[in-house]
Amino acid sequence: MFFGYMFVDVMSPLQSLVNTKLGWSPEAFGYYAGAEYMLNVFGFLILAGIILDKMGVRFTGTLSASVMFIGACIKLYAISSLFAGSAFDQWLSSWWVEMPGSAKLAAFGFTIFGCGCEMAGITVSKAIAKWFEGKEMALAMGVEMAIARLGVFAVLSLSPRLADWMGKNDPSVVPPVAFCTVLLLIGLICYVVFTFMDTNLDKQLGASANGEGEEEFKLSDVGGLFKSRLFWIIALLCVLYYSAIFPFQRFGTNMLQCNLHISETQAADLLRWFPIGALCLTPPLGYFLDRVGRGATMLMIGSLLLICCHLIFALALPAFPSQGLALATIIVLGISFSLVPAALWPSVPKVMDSRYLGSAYSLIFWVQNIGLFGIPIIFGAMLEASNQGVTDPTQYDYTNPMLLFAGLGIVALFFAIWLKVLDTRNGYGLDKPNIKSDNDAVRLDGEA
Ligand SMILES: C[C@H](NC(=O)[C@@H](N)CCCCN)C(=O)O
Repeated sequence: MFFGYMFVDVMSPLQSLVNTKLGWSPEAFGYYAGAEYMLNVFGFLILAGIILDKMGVRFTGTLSASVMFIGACIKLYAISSLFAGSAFDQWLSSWWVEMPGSAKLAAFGFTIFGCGCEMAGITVSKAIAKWFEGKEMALAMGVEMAIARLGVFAVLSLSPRLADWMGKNDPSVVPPVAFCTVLLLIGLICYVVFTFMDTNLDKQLGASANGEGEEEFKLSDVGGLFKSRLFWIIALLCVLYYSAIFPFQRFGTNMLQCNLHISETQAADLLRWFPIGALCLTPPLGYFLDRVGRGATMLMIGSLLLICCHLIFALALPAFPSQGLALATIIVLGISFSLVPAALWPSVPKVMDSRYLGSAYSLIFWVQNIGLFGIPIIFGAMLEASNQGVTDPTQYDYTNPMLLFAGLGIVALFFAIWLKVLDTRNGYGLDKPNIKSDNDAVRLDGEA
């Protein structure tokens, strides 16, 4: 997940370089950013849930790491000089001309990568929920997310510097993407080694080699989940919250650059404190949740902080372009980004029967992916519409698109409050600690 999250955001701090070097407009960048989730939205994630439940963690992990690597190679080729000017490039550039050939092919590669990355995400979530059931599950999920955030921090730090590899006068998008592609190959090799070690351990313990696929995915479970009000509240909270987080990560560098009139590297250096805040706080919050609880309350506070931060970015930062204000807001956003994920993902096994868990995670990811796919496109289009005639990518006005993020936060807060009210009324146990032998939480199959 560390290398995967690095690859996801490798181009995020390079938006203006991509604009000048590859000719991608903000709208094209938005389409590219949303492409990560496209096939997932059109059903791949549901298939991934089936594969996970049928084939188990070892197979699905190896498959997802391979798919991520293949997608990365396609994207690397798309932005390289091998592709630029080729007959394939000319053909791809000849239709839907707003989207250059390199952007189309990179978006295709990112789509393939996104299938692998989300498949890896549900594999990891299910494995942790199973391995740590009744134990330090929130802490384990918190540590996993912290490692992923460390990847984002690392890439925001490295990417602009790697882009200057050949000298500041001739920056290029290729070195950072090539570097992260190699890391994905290393990740794939590591996972293959893990599967051999895990199989050997099973043999030593005398466990059945196929013992991991015992929780069969049933299509009827999907129907059951879709009919559940609780599922929809969690899924909608998830999609609204994350749609104001991950797309922000992608556009944030340029937003800071435009508002603060600083270089791309300086802006990325500011933004990298966002995942660092989440990195430091998510594991302790998971520890707190395991022992004390308050998950539903954390979801509400996290959503409220999100709204405040995006309102500051939209309205206060353009009026008071201070790096101190930007940094403080980024750190508070990092706190929000710890509270919500730390509470959200461990809440799922609390309210959904373990028989549904693989499908529940894949369906929540699926609903979430619809937002992660659509919002960057809408954001890019709003940015373009708000900046008609602006040709310098460091001079964009980000007010309206940032208000979109704040609006998403307001609706997310509504769902967080609703969840808290239902939890208080029906006793799902969301505010209770995870470590508990006789959890009296009401699960979905007990929901009226
Ligand atoms: C655990 C959670 N992951 C997700 O929500 C993923 N579906 C989306 C990851 C986006 C990067 N590909 C998280 O990271 O908090």
